[in-house]
Amino acid sequence: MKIALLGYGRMGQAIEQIAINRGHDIVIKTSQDNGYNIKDADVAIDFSIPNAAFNNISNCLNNNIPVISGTTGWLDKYNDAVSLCEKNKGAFIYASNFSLGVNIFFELNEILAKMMTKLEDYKVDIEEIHHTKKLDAPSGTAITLAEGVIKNHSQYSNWKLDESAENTLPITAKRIPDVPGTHIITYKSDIDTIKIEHEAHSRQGFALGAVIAAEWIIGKTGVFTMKDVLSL
Ligand SMILES: NC(=O)C1=CN([C@@H]2O[C@H](COP(=O)(O)OP(=O)(O)OC[C@H]3O[C@@H](n4cnc5c(N)ncnc54)[C@H](O)[C@@H]3O)[C@@H](O)[C@H]2O)C=CC1
Ligand SMILES: O=C(O)C1=N[C@H](C(=O)O)C[C@H](O)C1
Repeated sequence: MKIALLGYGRMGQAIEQIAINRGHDIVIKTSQDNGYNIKDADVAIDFSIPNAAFNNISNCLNNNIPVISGTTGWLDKYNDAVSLCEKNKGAFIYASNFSLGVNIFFELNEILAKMMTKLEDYKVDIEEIHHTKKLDAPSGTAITLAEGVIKNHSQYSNWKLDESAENTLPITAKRIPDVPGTHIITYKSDIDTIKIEHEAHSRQGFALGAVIAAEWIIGKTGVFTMKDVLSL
């Protein structure tokens, strides 16, 4: 499979290693939005920056190249990407987190929220910890987790960063050098605390998941999620 890496930073480089080990060719690796022909690739993987992701994805969809995006912080334009994909009969996957472990954690989070919804004495909060080079806060993963709680728990209807109020699920974002990504969901009452936590030990899980998604999307048409890829 001929892969274009749109964004050749920490994640682009981790994906390159895994893709080569799985027998793929990297035909484009770029940290710019021009100077290459996307049609040289069978599939594109975008791990760039919030301001660039939508243009990169649009360029792929306008040239009929299936595209995987892991870039976070651009989701105000997600519905436009979905519409463009549908209009062009293209193929597109966005995931806030491509690791298998986190996608299992997403499911666990929803089950726990369902179990806790009637237990009014427990208050929920989400904490995410990432390296100091991260551009966005809260993390895309923390937003997906918050949406998973809100969908399943009657006490919460929205989330806010660093703010706790009635019906609002608070998210705290910490930045500590070299942390690849940790997410903790806490249910706390006067009596006890229940916590679930996912801690990434490296970027390998994110990168492997992105390559698996790229392998999976070839030949398909539509807008998909990692739940489709992993059959969860
Ligand atoms: N969904 C997931 O599983 C994961 C998502 N991420 C997200 O992926 C993104 C990238 O993360 P990192 O690789 O750690 O960041 P990074 O800062 O190391 O790499 C981003 C690269 O994109 C480049 N870039 C800037 N403008 C560009 C453009 N127009 N086209 C292509 N590339 C451009 C930058 O120069 C940089 O080299 C972030 O949004 C991060 O939150 C990170 C890890 C896992
Ligand atoms: O920027 C990162 O590094 C990460 N970003 C993603 C996010 O915002 O959730 C996924 C992962 O936690 C690492």
